[in-house]
Amino acid sequence: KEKVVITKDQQAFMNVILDAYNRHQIPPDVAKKLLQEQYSAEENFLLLTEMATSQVQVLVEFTKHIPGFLSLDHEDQIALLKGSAVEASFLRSAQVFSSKMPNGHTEVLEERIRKSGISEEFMTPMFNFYKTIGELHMVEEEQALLTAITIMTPDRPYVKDQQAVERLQEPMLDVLRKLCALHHPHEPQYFARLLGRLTELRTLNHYHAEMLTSWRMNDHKFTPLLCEIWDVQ
Ligand SMILES: O=C(NC1CCCCC1)[C@H](C1CCCCC1)n1c(-c2ccc(-c3nnn[nH]3)cc2)nc2ccccc21
Repeated sequence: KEKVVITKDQQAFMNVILDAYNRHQIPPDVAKKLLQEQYSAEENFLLLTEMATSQVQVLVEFTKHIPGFLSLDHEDQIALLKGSAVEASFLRSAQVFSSKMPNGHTEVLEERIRKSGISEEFMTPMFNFYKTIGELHMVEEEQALLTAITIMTPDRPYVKDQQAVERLQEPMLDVLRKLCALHHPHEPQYFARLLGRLTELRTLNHYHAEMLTSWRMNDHKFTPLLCEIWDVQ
């Protein structure tokens, strides 16, 4: 059983990503707002678009700190952000959902989300994803790296130089694999389970456009930024 060693360079690389991830978190706590009271579908949809808009802005700031991202072709930078924004927001939602809350609060939050206005058919895949992310008990380094790896996915639509993106994603996968071995020594399959969540994320990505239009209300309004990123309106 070889000893897992994270090199000094990998430690420094990891700190850059973790520091950027921690500095770029959404200010208003959506969970706290949701636990306060039940809102109407219209109010919830507005809350979602506000949260998603600020999350995209935060995601751009975080991405700029991923080593090598700014040296990519500019159009590829946009393609990576556009291609990963929905997945990053579901990953963030999952982390919010599975964050430690006082007893019974997670159940109230789940109830509020179930009644928020999203149509029933998407509840199962969405909560399956949230619960399987929660069961992983990721440390914050793993959360930060998983988000960075999701952004740095070479096969997004319209990416021209996929090799350049692979070269940036590989060192992050190497560090993540070592971190998983270090933080979860008794779960040799943990790294594979973590990457399996990225596959699950892609299916949520696939549902997203349908989910948006299925909210039980008419006249879904979006911000200009979300029109760009979500390909709506
Ligand atoms: O605000 C939210 N998510 C933000 C969290 C931070 C990153 C950016 C997204 C929404 C709440 C909105 C108000 C009504 C309840 C859900 N949210 C979601 C979520 C996400 C997408 C759709 C959806 N619908 N159509 N397309 N995407 C629906 C719900 N899951 C969450 C789990 C924990 C906490 C909040 C959660």
